Amino acid sequence: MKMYYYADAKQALRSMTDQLGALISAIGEPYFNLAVSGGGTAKKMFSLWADEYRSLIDWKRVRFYWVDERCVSPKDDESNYKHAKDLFFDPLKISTEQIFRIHGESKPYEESERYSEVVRDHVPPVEKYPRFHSIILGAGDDGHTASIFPDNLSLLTAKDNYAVSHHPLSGQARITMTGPQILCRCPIFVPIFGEHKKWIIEGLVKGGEKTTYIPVQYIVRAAEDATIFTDIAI
Ligand SMILES: O=C1O[C@H](COP(=O)(O)O)[C@@H](O)[C@H](O)[C@H]1O
Repeated sequence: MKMYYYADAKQALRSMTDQLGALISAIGEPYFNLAVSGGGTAKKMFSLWADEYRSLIDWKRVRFYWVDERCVSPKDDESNYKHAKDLFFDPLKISTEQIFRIHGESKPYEESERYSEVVRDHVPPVEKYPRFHSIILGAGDDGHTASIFPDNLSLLTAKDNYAVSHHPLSGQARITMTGPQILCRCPIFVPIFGEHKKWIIEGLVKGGEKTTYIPVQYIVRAAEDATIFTDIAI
């Protein structure tokens, strides 16, 4: 695990995006398969990409997939896809052919199967799982990553690429990438911002017993190539 500290979230996201841009330029393949997350951190990231990275990255080569989605309509303010669309895809006129969204409006179990297949069809595998060129994760206030919450750690080792989960408080259904699919041997970027997430950064730095890991800690420690970008000094 690598961890880089910055004075604020914007500087951290710039550094992360510079690294992403370098990866996109470096691959000798026509498409760059990128899986993105949702939530407040992703909103900041998409705004920054639209404001500052419009012409700095060859976005035409990027295919966008999702790490997780809330089971709501794509027009709902809770939709992870909607944030990306409003803040980034629409302003940059990203072609719909590059966008592989999770259908939050469909029946959750059917959709997790359909989307697993979409990813298997488009993202070439390494061993058993499709290997994205990069995955951008987030870390929720409770230590969840993707939509793998601390009350459902079995998703960290579930066999399917994507599965259904539920938010522990609201019960909202989600579709989430599972642990083995996240750990598919690609570079993983994890932006984590705000003092309220200091306990997560502390946990990542200190380590501890595997049995007490929260989801984001489990993933970051198990990943071959995970980089944290943070504004949280410890
Ligand atoms: O629910 C979600 O939350 C996490 C973290 O979001 P943030 O608002 O704390 O930045 C996010 O990674 C995930 O994709 C999203 O569905």
